[in-house]
Amino acid sequence: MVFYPFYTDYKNNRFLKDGAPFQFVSGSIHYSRIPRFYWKDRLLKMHMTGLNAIQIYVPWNYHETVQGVYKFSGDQDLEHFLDLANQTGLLVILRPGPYICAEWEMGGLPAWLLQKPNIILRSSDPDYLQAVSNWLAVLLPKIRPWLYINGGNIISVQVENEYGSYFACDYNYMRHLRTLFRFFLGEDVVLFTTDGNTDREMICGTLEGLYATIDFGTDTNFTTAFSRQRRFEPRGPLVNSEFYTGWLDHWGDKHAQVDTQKVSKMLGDMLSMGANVNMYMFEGGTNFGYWNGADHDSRFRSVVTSYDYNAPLSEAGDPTEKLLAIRDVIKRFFPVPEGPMPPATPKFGYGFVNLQKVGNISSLLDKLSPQGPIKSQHPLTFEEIKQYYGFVLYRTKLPRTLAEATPLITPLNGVHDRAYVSVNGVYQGLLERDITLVIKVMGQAGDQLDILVENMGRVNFGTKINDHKGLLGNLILGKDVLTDWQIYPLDIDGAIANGWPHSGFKHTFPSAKNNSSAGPVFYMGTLDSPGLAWDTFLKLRGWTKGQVWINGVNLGRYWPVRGPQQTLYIPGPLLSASRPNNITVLELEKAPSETRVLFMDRAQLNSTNKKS
Ligand SMILES: CCCC/N=C1\SC[C@@H]2[C@H](O)[C@H](O)[C@@H](O)CN12
Repeated sequence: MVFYPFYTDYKNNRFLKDGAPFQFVSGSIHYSRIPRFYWKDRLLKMHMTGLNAIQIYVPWNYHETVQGVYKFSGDQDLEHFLDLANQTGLLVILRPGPYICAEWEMGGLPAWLLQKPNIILRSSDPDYLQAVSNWLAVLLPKIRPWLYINGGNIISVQVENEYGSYFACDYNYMRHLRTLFRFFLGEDVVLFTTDGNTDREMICGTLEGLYATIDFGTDTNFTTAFSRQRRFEPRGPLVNSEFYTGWLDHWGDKHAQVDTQKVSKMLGDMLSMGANVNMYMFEGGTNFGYWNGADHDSRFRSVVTSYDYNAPLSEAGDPTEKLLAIRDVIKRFFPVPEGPMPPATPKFGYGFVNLQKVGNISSLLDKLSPQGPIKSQHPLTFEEIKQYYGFVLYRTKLPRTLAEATPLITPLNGVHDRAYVSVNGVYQGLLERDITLVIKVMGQAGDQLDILVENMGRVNFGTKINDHKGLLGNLILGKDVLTDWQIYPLDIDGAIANGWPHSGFKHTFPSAKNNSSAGPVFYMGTLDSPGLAWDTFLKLRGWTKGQVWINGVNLGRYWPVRGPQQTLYIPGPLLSASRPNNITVLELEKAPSETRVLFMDRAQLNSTNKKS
């Protein structure tokens, strides 16, 4: 009898690995949400929990942020991550998409796809399929040597992601993907799909030749769910590809928590019936930079910076009670490695650091937009000017004197996502997608109208993933359509990575009349460590909303007035134990009178109280 290294034994409803029955107990971990230096730490804790596999996504936009420019080194070094997993005795369930959802920016799809007007994402749209084929022709050959059947540790590969939940239900698209995956990975690797627990999802998301699996959490009757899987796979192993151990947070939500007892009880029940289970998430990590996604059901809701997910390993990689309970369950079915669970990494509260004003964006354009503005009669989107993330400044002149407060309107809800409005550097207020479509401004004819637009993360699920950013249409001021725009792409991250504002720049804060603490203003400071570089958590009590960089690394967004997240996680190795640590804050709305921040030794992720 020929033993394939890893395959689906339909006769006995199980997987076989090296000829022996195999049941996976796996956990999701996202390497794109954990700095490289902590990958081994997290993987070792997952191994010590008794997991025999991990499940990972490959975010296309993380590796091809700019079309045709591929990144597979440093924090993008996928093969190094696979190797560390292999060294740690962990098999891998790979989910390369090309769409991945994951509360990740545009579900992992690169924003440059939107430069094709009216492209139909996740379909057999020729422009989309061409881009997908080009990407997979780069990625999948890198994956092939890592397949278990070729001596590596990847036991199975998912095609697309919950495709059945998408409106298109385009079988030709899924057939195209199946052809590409088979062409590059061979005929013997186990390919599968994952869909939600409804008939429509399983009908539109599954395809012959791809093993159909299902996902559900503790609020679902697992017998019912697995019987639905059986209707699509009458033979073969039972698989829950995403057993939700927790859930995600949007800004303004109450912090999501899933009961440990429910998780461990249902895990035990599923394992005892021989099902294969992957826990989503096991280690969530952080949406550093601008990588968070968003949802758009009744309205646009951006996902917070922390992807703690109330998971068994915390955002900072600390083992939780939930992990210990899960390990106790796993012990009933599998051998769990002997020895202690690796401890939480040390945390330190460095205390308060005072910050000083650097300047508002309109006074710093020489640094932040050195190539100068793009001139256009009407506003252009982020994608049209080929800037995909972060912030763009839109500038024009008031066409007439506004002796009284006059409405500034986005008639088609065209601000994506937040616009901070100033006249001659004086902050007037903000327009917010789906929430605030008009504000009032005043000024003289010819005054400078500055509108800073923030991309809060592209929608990652549902019909609105074609999520263009910027000013998507004209703005109307009183009875005038505003025209003659100067549009400044802002490379804030590039300027900060090159040392601004800490090294060598003279800070010229504009005249006193602009010395308001309202509106988009940069602040800077330095943290002097007492000789250690330990994990810490940054709390911006009294600040409103903005972005933080430390030693040139973009830590993500803060928004304490919305919550529930109140602190930003700072991995210790980003800090220097001996040199000053450069802090840069972009406060978008209003800073406190005392402009200081606090480095704490613990996270605060569950407080929507503005005073917290
Ligand atoms: C009711 C909406 C279901 C959308 N699916 C979700 S929300 C959290 C998780 C992650 O996004 C994951 O990437 C999805 O596959 C499944 N899922």
